[in-house]
Amino acid sequence: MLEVVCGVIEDSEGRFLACLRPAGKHLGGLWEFPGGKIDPGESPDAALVRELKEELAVDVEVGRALTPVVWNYGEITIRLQPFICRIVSGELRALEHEELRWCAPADFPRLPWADADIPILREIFPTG
Ligand SMILES: Nc1nc2c([nH]c(=O)n2[C@H]2C[C@H](O)[C@@H](COP(=O)(O)OP(=O)(O)OP(=O)(O)O)O2)c(=O)[nH]1
Repeated sequence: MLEVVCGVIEDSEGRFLACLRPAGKHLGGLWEFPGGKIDPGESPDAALVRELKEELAVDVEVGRALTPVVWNYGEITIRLQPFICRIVSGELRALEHEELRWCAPADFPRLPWADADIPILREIFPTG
């Protein structure tokens, strides 16, 4: 089982950050919450802070944990641990994604998401 952490980042206008995985990577061309694999011995919070700095060039404060999702993609099974978080410093840059997009809740279902993220979307936007 691959342990993965991701950040649900909200801005001051109530929009959330969606990130497009680049073509060529696993699940390329699908949208995700930014994050990545937890290193051995690393806490989920520390992994999230590290990954968001590497991928987006920002420092975040990690907040509330959402419900973890276990998803079997056939070739791999992941356990995805989502956390609400907030940018505390830095200017957003797409260092590893094809595109970054701030979305209103209504825009989320229109994007093609990685399958493991669908339960997370349902949890944060229950009516969507
Ligand atoms: N980061 C992230 N990965 C996700 C999400 N949903 C989902 O199915 N995944 C999958 C895609 C990958 O198979 C795995 C995480 O891999 P990753 O490529 O983001 O991890 P990483 O940055 O540490 O990887 P790498 O490029 O260093 O190899 O989890 C999500 O919302 N965020």
